[in-house]
Amino acid sequence: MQSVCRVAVSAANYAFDRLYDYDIPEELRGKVQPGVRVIVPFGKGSRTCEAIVVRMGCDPKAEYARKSICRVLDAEPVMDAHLLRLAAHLCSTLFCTFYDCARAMLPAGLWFRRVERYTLAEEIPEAQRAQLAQEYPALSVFTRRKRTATAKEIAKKCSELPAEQLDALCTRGVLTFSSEFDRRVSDKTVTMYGLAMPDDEAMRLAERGRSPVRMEVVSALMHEGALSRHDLQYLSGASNEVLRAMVKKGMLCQWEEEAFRLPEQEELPPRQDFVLSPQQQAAYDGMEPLLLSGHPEAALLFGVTGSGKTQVYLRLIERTLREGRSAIVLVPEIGLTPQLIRKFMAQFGEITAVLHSALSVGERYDSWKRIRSGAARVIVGTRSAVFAPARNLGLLILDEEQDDAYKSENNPRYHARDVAKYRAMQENALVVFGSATPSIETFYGAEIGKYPMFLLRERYAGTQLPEVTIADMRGLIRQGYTGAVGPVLRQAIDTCLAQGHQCILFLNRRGAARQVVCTACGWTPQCPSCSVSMTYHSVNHRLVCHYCGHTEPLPRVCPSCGCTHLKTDGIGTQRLEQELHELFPETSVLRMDADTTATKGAHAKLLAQVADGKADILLGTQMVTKGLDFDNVTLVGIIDADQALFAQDYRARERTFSLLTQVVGRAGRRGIQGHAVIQTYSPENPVILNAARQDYERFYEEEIEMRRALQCPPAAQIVVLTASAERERDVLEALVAVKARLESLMAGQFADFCYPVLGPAPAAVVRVQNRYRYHLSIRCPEGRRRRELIGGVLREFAANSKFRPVTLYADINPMQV
Ligand SMILES: Nc1ncnc2c1ncn2[C@@H]1O[C@H](COP(=O)(O)OP(=O)(O)OP(=O)(O)O)[C@@H](O)[C@H]1O
Ligand SMILES: [Zn+2]
Repeated sequence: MQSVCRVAVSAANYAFDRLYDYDIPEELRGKVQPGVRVIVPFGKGSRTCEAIVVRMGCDPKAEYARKSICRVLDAEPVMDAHLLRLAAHLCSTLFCTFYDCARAMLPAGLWFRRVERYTLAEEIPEAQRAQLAQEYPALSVFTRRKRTATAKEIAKKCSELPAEQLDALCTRGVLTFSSEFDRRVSDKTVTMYGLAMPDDEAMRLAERGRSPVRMEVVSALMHEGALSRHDLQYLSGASNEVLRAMVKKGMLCQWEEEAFRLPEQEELPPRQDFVLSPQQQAAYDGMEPLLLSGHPEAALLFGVTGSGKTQVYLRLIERTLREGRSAIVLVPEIGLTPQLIRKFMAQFGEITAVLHSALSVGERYDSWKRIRSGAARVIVGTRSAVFAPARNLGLLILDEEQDDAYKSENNPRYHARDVAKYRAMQENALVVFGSATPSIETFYGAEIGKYPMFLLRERYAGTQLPEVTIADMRGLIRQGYTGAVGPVLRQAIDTCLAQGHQCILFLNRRGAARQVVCTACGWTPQCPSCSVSMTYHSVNHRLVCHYCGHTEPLPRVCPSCGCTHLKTDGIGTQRLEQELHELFPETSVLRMDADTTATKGAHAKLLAQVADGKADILLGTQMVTKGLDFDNVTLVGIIDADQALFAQDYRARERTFSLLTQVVGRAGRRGIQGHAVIQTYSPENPVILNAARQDYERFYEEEIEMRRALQCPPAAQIVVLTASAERERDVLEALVAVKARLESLMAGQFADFCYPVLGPAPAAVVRVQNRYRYHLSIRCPEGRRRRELIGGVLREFAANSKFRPVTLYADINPMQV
């Protein structure tokens, strides 16, 4: 039996991340195998930390004295050989640690957390503690009643962990130290608040204290009865301290509530037998041999909106199951596609597992275990479900494969599309990219013959694509139109409603109004910690920063000039809702945005109301653009198509085209001819024109030219190195040093891999949460040399104490440059 193994250690930072060899003590020999997690001593002080066994055996060249594994955490592996290899591949291509990948791949419920506790010795009386606290300020954390504190609490109170003091106190016997591993149980409950006294009494108390924030808290709770901490803070702007003080004063009571109930056992629609249309059948027939080939395969299913891509997926999955293999279906956002999920659940029943972030940690952990055991073989989920431990994986499907949600913006910064391709390659599976508007990268791949493309050119059952009208909004203000709904759209809504049909209106913003401007001096409110202006929300009359969540009340007068005419500029969903009520007083309007769907299940409820015909107009943000499939919706209105078009990055056109095509595609999906109105201030813009024609191929031709000219993906790959720190100067100095280092390496050792380094340039929003962000960018191809060069420079950086205040990371082809 093997007596040594190689592990990846959780405590290793990027500079020291590699496999380390450990001895396996006699009594643990049967239990240690690749993929199980263990506890090992690590680093100078040999503090214990978690690690994962990557392989058995050792590196014969290793020159350090091996330490021994302390404990084994798992009875069976949490990662199989495929997933271990995937993690190793990701950490080398994405420039992160092995553990960063492992954390992304495994469910949160699996993580153990080490809790270090210090306890005041029994025999130390209070007087002595107080006296010692003068010499050892760390002791002030303890009191007569509080005799135990975690290292985290102490670090928080003392602004950093006073390790020397604590060690000395332990040596003197004043404190005792203990360390144990707890199974993490976060996320399961939310803190709820209610008034602990009669309404009027609470209000009187708050008024007496002359505290506007407390009055806001009381009035919010008077309206709502009880609120979660998140909602209460959103409505009142109260900080944690305020709430705590109010609880202490007896004004509020606080309790914990289950954050999410078990997934609702709603009744599923009965399983439907369906026959594929000839074009669906042709697409299926093309892909079936790929599925059965036993080799890695990839295919693009390019089908117009409403062409019935879902039915093709269902058939492919059935076939996969018959082969005894499993399938993973990825969707951009579960919340947005409840209809799609129901179809899968109805078709495959209890062998379906759903994985997404709105499930509680426990629920996700349970799903994960069902998948690992092989009980669940159809996995539907969002981005991270691409890591599901599916048994004998045969098929991976990415629906709406162009969606930005498939790219992770946090470490590890992976793209689900690349991970899916890698898994397909390792496990001899088929990966299908489905979309009505494929990403330029994927379509390019099909064009150059990397993978076959299957077309669904027509909607199911011969339904026509909607007719699209472009409504030119220029000059309307001069004619006296001030609202968001122009005359063309208004006329179309009138007609649609008169015929008893429903319509969907799309507005790419949330909040009642976008921006506040002082009409006298031009002042706009800025977030105190980010370099962006704040947005006004009319439900709570507050300004909100959409980057960090900071909120404050809308001032009555302009803080800069004192004038009282603050204009709330622009249109948001709430303002539009009001306008619709005024224009169409008899009509029922439903609004769907981040605010009306904040509570669990709200989204599905709103959609059910539309399906039941209880709403005539559904108005909303992004959320109404995807996946919706309603019989009676014949009109789609796009309030402001230009919104995303002029963003400063190379994907803005693609995003706009895809968004417009998707929204337009919600109209007229059942026999009745649909209609769409696109309101725009740039009616001649080619992106808008192509979207109106729903001509993806023409859009693609123009866009790929542009990408070639700009040297952007897929014509070139972009590596972006982003640095951030509290002081702007630190960031710039660090990047200048990194740039110089890259350039000198490319002049010497990497002369074969020499590309221009651009920057430092400010990020789109320079300051977020008080940190400045700048980046360097390099257009260079993927490969071993790139991994060596970038990885090496990042490693040097992480090891250099001079740059400690600066964080630096690499992102490959980020969604926004
Ligand atoms: N073979 C079939 N038999 C019966 N109904 C079908 C069939 N194919 C498609 N449909 C119906 O046609 C409608 C559109 O199909 P689906 O939602 O799968 O389209 P889609 O290609 O995913 O569209 P989008 O990209 O717009 O979401 C659905 O209501 C679906 O039930
Ligand atoms: Zn902010």
